[in-house]
Amino acid sequence: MNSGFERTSTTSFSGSKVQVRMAKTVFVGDVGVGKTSILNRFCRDTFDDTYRATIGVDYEMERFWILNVPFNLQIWDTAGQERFKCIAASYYRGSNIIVTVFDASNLESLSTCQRWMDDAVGANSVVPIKFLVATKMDLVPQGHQDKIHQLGLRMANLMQAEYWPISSKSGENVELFFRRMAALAFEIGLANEVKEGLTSRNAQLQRESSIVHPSQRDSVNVGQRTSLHMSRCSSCKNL
Ligand SMILES: Nc1nc2c(ncn2[C@@H]2O[C@H](COP(=O)(O)OP(=O)(O)OP(=O)(O)O)[C@@H](O)[C@H]2O)c(=O)[nH]1
Repeated sequence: MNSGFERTSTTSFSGSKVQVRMAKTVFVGDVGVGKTSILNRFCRDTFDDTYRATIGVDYEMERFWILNVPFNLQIWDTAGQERFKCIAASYYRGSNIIVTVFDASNLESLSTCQRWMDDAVGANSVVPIKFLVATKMDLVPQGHQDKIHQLGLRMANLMQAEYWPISSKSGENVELFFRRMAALAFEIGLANEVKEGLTSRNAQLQRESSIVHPSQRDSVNVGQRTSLHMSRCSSCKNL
């Protein structure tokens, strides 16, 4: 079972080495919608008006501290250009979070979001956490922003995703959005870890309960109710 967390890197924490939990995030969406700019704003606090197409995929790693626990977001920025689709799609597997981005000043890019999301989700055996991001909000006139939110929310509902309007140029909501991603991934991953722990503990108890002392064999099968106490081997102490 997949807890949702990988633990590949270590960090020094209060003088001792601890393994750092990590979630994989993939950004998808049409060409030029602003995926790379979101990462540039968050990771480097920069913004560039010049468009440079992503070739295949780019990668960033960001460290968060949640309740004093280190947590890494591994972030994959994929190319929107059709010719890179195959390369980009090979990075969808094993995602904890999928972020589908559209350009709020070009609603054509909203119409393709469902397809981007479906493709990325389809590559995963466990459904990832889903976000729909409307970026370039600074280009949308004030009087038109409510309309964008309505359309964005409707699409997000269809996708069962969380909707976030942001601007990489002004920085609006960018930091909050990343904190939300990290917090949600951390919370869900931790809940899965607890569930996994309980499942393996139950399996262990079941295995232990199937160790039957010969003298107790007759007394163990009472219909469907197999008592842990009865079936425990008497030579196994402190279980
Ligand atoms: N005004 C404004 N322009 C933006 C914003 N975000 C991105 N842009 C511009 O939009 C263009 C495309 O941005 P990118 O971040 O490169 O788009 P992308 O989705 O990574 O593009 P691909 O790599 O081709 O998939 C660039 O010229 C950016 O400067 C924004 O929030 N506001």
